[in-house]
Amino acid sequence: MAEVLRLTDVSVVRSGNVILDSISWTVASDERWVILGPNGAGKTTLLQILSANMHPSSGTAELLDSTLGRTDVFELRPRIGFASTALARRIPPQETVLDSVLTAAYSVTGRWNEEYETLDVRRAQRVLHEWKLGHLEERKFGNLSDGEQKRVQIARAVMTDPELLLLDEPAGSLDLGAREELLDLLGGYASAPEAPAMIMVTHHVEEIPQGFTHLLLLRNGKVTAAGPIAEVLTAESLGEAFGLELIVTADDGRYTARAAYPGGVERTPGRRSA
Ligand SMILES: Nc1ncnc2c1ncn2[C@@H]1O[C@H](COP(=O)(O)OP(=O)(O)OP(=O)(O)O)[C@@H](O)[C@H]1O
Repeated sequence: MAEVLRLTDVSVVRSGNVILDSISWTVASDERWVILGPNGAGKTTLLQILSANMHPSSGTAELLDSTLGRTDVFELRPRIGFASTALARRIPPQETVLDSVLTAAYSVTGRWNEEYETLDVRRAQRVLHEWKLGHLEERKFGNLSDGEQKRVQIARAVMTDPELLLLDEPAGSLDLGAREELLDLLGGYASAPEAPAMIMVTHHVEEIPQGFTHLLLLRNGKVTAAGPIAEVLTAESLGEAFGLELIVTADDGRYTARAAYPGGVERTPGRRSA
């Protein structure tokens, strides 16, 4: 399978803090990765590199067929779908659901004077239908529930048929029903052979959809484990990443984790200086 990304010794240093520390990692086009790690582990920073919004301080980041620092990021970014709450905040609340997705064709948020082809409109409608939003296309984005807004973010990210899809906490803040509905849709999408390579950041193993294949664990900017989920998602490796003794259970491709000794939480050590 083709490689969609290769990081070699990637580090990010900001204000003397090592935020990402010598990360080496490859992702193939048929892999669906989950990135898990505690608050401050460096997940958002890593997504900034993967979405070509940040360059490493050192090391090499190859995305699709380009190397960051030696390529025009404005050509690269449209090939990478990115769904995040931060991006969704830029969608005007008065925008219709259809336009919220359609405007991804021009990499803008907020419809202005752009001319969209019928082909684009049909594609946006098809994508909305796939993400169970077809009945809401005329509704205003700002009036949607959290679960619906999360699905619009993803629909927008897949509108341009990306080669790499990044999802930043897609199930964060959702209630149980909305979470399960989203995980079901994400799992179905991830299982389709024509789906792009996917990388999803989450804080919770309960939010890993079926159909995801690989897991990368981060702690203090370092990869503590990476590989197929069945091998990496153990109480030992998850416990090492979160600094806790854990009990992990797996059932039919879904996972749960809880502290082995509630209250006996080892605090994450302080960040190192560069
Ligand atoms: N520009 C910056 N200058 C200094 N420190 C920074 C900068 N950006 C991020 N950090 C620090 O780097 C660490 C990693 O941040 P990052 O947001 O990538 O972590 P995260 O894993 O996404 O955290 P969370 O799960 O809380 O969202 C944090 O301690 C953060 O305070």
